[in-house]
Amino acid sequence: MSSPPTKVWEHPDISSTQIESFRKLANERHGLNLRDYHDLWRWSTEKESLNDFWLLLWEFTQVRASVHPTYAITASETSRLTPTPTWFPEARLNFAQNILESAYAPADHSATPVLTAIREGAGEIEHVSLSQLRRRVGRLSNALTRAGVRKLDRVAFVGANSIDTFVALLAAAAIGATFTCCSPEMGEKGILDRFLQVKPKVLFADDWVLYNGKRIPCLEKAKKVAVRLRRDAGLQDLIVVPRFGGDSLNLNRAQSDSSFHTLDSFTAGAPDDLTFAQLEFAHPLVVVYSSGTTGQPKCLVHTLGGVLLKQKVEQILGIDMTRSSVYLQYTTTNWIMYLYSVSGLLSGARSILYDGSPVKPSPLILLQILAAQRVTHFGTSAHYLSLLEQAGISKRDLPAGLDALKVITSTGSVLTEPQYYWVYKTFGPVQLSSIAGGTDIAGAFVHGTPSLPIYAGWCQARALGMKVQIFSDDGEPIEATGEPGELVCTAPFPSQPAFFWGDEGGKRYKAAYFERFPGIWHQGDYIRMDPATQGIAFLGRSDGVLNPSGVRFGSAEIYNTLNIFSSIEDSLCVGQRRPQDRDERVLLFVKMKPGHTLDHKLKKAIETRIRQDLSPRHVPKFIFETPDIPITVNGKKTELPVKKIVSGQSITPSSTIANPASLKWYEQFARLDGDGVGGAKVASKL
Ligand SMILES: CC(=O)CC(=O)SCCNC(=O)CCNC(=O)[C@H](O)C(C)(C)COP(=O)(O)OP(=O)(O)OC[C@H]1O[C@@H](n2cnc3c(N)ncnc32)[C@H](O)[C@@H]1OP(=O)(O)O
Repeated sequence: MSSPPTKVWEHPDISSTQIESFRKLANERHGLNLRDYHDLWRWSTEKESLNDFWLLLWEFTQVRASVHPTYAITASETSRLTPTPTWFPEARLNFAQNILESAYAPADHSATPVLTAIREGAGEIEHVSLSQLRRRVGRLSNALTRAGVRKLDRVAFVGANSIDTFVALLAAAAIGATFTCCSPEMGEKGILDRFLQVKPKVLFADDWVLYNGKRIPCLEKAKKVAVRLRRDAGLQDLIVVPRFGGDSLNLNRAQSDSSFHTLDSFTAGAPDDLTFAQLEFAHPLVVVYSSGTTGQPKCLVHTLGGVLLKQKVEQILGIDMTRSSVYLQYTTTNWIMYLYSVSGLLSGARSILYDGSPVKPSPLILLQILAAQRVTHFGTSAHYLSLLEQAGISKRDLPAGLDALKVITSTGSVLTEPQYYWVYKTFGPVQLSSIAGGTDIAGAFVHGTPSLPIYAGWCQARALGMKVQIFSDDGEPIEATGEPGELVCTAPFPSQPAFFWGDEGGKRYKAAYFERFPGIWHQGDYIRMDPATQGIAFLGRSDGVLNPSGVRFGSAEIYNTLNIFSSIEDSLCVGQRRPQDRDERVLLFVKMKPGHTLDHKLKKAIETRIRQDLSPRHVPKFIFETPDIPITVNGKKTELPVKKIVSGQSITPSSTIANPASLKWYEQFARLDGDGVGGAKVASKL
């Protein structure tokens, strides 16, 4: 990308946007002369003005609180990210109250829908008004209290992106319990690897899921998970949520156990009045999960204030969401984008919860929903946009009614330069913001803004309040040079995780982000900045984390699943994305014990095991037998050099690799085609 970036969009009237009002207010209030987004970004991230920025944001976005703060952070804490600084220590507030009693809420609480749930295929649509939502959250929060759930207890859910999951999150938040969830396609082991660590007091679970036109039963899995959690983690109740109405035969049978409820039996007789516990800013709102190349998934605890402010700044200032916006973020409950979907109401927008495949029964289905619901803000992924393009969708195929669309945000993986041209040719002038960040920060490091133009192939800007810099391998800031390097964050921000659940002494937290460059947040993304526009390009993960179709997970989960195969000595799982590939695919290499080979039967058994234990999305694209796995002199297997080699990059093996000769064998996989056939040696293995 050496030629100057091509401008593809700019806002027709920047003066009408909320970020402009905010910039003017900052100037007025603090006697400043911030002229544009870049000035505002600098002010929002410098240690002298961090406090002023976040405090003004609190006021501007009308945070609802019983005790409002007089400051955001003390001067002595503005220069460090670890241990996590204390933000807004005086404030007392509640996340659910900020959603259900938002200053931006529609005036008519009983008639205007604030939430809409749509099932795959658009067959079933349910609208909920604010009054209805309050009653449902009130009833469930009272039922939880009646069941003995208290502040800081964990409430877990294995469920789809539905109104019931949404209500459970808010009900837990209302009483100060901490919510955590997994999507129903996740396998029993994947769920247990997470929930056994956080020890929920109650577990909600959908009984069925509909995806790709298939109805898949989930009740048996939920019961097995509950039995194990009850035995080993103190689970009290299992509450089954019937997804297709009524009590199925299964539910009635299972109800003979008094700790087994349906949602109706659990809430029966509970009053629907609402009280909101007034909590500290740093109170744990949710636990989310991130897996790496070793160990169990990490349990990241996000605070109520951190999620609240991060979502507000992105939605209100980043993409100009207002009370008249309609927001659909395509997500499962496994991804951090689920928090975006929930948070749509914080800016007064109506949020649409879509549950199912976005491309079944037809690639146009989601676009038809956007048109019918007059969606203004659509959150999606580079992978989805690529599926539409591959399906040959063009402007003339679009359903009427898409003219309400103002913003498309894309995440998960890199939105390529040609994709920008395709989106503009197809959808016309929208703010197409490629955003990137993650589970780690409950939001984005790099975000959109109506204040700046969009250039094809470039994310618009570093997000307000996030002091993103680019470091060379030696830890020197190099963003001004245009050279690629590591994404780091050098100033504290409120949506840092408070801690990792069960991580006594914070060792895992520190190892996850603060060891590569001591004391500096290191994200594991390789990026570069265009010095002229300050746009950011993402070049891929700089660690071994996998990201097929924009769904990010760690190879450790695959390794843990393979433990049961006694004929396998070791394995290595890497992502492959060569310059010509639209998407990353996962390659699994297994080293067999002497006297064993990887045959078709074992391959199928591995695939089935991964599918059942983790999810269908975790199944590798290809599995190969390898003669050797590169390891470091400390005996740790090392993914990164293999990932680079199979992605077509040439590397100089580091001196820390004990068996560098093993790397040569992997070079043939850079020629692997779509059917798994590459060079002669690969073909002979199949
Ligand atoms: C700010 C940030 O930086 C935050 C982030 O990045 S958060 C991460 C964001 N990530 C994304 O948005 C991911 C984007 N990707 C997608 O949405 C999906 O890839 C896609 C829906 C567009 C297309 O999906 P796909 O990969 O082609 O296939 P998909 O439909 O998901 O299915 C894969 C398999 O999982 C199964 N599956 C998926 N969901 C399921 C469910 N709920 N129940 C049961 N099975 C399910 C499917 O049936 C399928 O199984 P088979 O292999 O047996 O057919």
